[in-house]
Amino acid sequence: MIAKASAPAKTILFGEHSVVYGEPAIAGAINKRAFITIKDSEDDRTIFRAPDIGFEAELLTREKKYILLKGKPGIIRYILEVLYTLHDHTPIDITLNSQVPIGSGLGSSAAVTVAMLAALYRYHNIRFNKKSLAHDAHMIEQAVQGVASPLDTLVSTYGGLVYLSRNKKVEHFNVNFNVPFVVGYTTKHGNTGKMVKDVKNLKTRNPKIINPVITSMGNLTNYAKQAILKRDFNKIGELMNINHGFLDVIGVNTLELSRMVYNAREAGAIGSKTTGAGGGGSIIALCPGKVEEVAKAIARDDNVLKIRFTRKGVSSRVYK
Ligand SMILES: Nc1ncnc2c1ncn2[C@@H]1O[C@H](COP(=O)(O)OP(=O)(O)O)[C@@H](O)[C@H]1O
Ligand SMILES: C[C@@](O)(CCOP(=O)(O)O)CC(=O)O
Ligand SMILES: [Mg+2]
Repeated sequence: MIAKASAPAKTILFGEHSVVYGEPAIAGAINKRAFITIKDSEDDRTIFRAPDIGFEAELLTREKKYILLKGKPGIIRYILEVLYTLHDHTPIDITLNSQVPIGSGLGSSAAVTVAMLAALYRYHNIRFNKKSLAHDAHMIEQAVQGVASPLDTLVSTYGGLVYLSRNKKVEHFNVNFNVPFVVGYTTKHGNTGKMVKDVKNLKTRNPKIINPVITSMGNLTNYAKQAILKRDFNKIGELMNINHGFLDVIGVNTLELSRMVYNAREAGAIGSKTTGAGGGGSIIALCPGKVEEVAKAIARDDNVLKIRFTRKGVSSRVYK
């Protein structure tokens, strides 16, 4: 039997990090996906392969351990956690193919987790729906990262543009968001678990300064929601720039992220900000009428990813 699933990556427009403290956030699924294939094993071993990142490991699912055969570890922890939680330990072959730059703030961890869960549910013929899948995927991210908001796994599951409110209500924007965005990314990676921990420590050391910043990030997100509904691009851009400033305040900005953010603005972007956990990774720039100019300016020093928002969330199939 072969079970296959795929899930989209995402970009956070507003509210990364503050969302971890219950503030609202807005994120959209993008047309870059992670694909998982699960097959019956041909020998007695469970093997995980990710050819795009040159990774291969034998998994000892009972012990939640692995024997590294190729590449550097990291993403494997999400796969192992899913198997440890759900799998009956029969030997299987797992392949990850991904269009998503890994560890770059575009939610590869959530896309991989959601696709892995969906494929495994299919493999075991377990019924699931998007609500239960998003919940389970969030639990996996939380177990691996220590702290995680439900945002990335929600977007990877449902697709589309999502607003997550202060009381964790999910709203799906019903607007045409075919808007000219450019994503820039560096080859220097952050690690979400570490970045979230660093922000928490900064907040604990300086509560009177950082707590109001986190609240302001939430307030800004609520203004952004209104601006998106009105398709007021200038306002969206202005709020993105403010959001970037707040991300700098909480310590997740880097030289490379700043370089991309300001290169984009100089080339005509009306808003640009770090997206995702920071510490390396990606920026997103809103640039109506200036896509080529902005892409060229970012590409001078860093990498450009052309993205579109997509309504397509998780998808899965089984072949007998
Ligand atoms: N080359 C790589 N091979 C395997 N795992 C990697 C590699 N680069 C990064 N990772 C891991 O992938 C995961 C990426 O998740 P995360 O830090 O949440 O970033 P994102 O979700 O934005 O891609 C981390 O666990 C990181 O250790
Ligand atoms: C920093 C955070 O808000 C987003 C992290 O996104 P990513 O893993 O960097 O793609 C953490 C979270 O929401 O769990
Ligand atoms: Mg992640």
